[in-house]
Amino acid sequence: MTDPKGPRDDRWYLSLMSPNTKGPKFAWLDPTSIYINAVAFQDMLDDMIADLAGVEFDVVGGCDAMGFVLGAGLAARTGRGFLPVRKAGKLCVDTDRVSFTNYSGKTQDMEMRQPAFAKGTRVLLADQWIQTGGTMEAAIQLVERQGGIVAGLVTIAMENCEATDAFAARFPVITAVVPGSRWQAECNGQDLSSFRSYRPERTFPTAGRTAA
Ligand SMILES: O=P(O)(O)OC[C@H]1O[C@H](OP(=O)(O)OP(=O)(O)O)[C@H](O)[C@@H]1O
Repeated sequence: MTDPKGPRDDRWYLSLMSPNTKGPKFAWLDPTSIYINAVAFQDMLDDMIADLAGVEFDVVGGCDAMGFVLGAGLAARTGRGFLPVRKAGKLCVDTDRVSFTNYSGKTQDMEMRQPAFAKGTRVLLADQWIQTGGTMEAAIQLVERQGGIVAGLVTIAMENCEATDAFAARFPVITAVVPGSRWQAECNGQDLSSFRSYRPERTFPTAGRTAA
């Protein structure tokens, strides 16, 4: 049967993302335009859920802060609970803590409540994008230190580097960006050609599906 949304590999919503207008102290990517727009967000979740076929998981873990949006969306759509992996100092319950360094070069701590699950629980980890892998590595360690099994990683874009290649070798990795696509090459170069044609009206909540 033909999918009414068209081919799963068109990933049209990636073209909604806004360029960084604030300079190198900020992240290069901002996927929030996808979250704002109903059609984009639902289409992206549909693609990710289709690609998750065969991945068994009991709960979705999401990285503070924006990984909560994707992680909670996936949890709600797949009927699972959601486990927040938080930047340190926020949780008022017993926690475990891991230090990490992200793309900004800043070292900080990530925390997860303890205990969060029984040993052997399969945790699907979500974050909005993975650049150096520092943030996701901290989340993986927190899950594994409690005896959890990382069932897979889900993210909009994962840049290719040694650390992320190692993730792909260890876990199923589901990305909105199709590996090997021109979107992947553009993410690796931290510059999307669609930035040049960015139009905020396309991202507004009720704007319809438009081609890349
Ligand atoms: O692979 P890495 O180099 O670790 O970078 C990726 C992480 O950085 C961004 O979050 P950020 O820490 O900027 O916080 P936010 O989610 O609150 O925007 C992004 O959402 C990932 O969590």
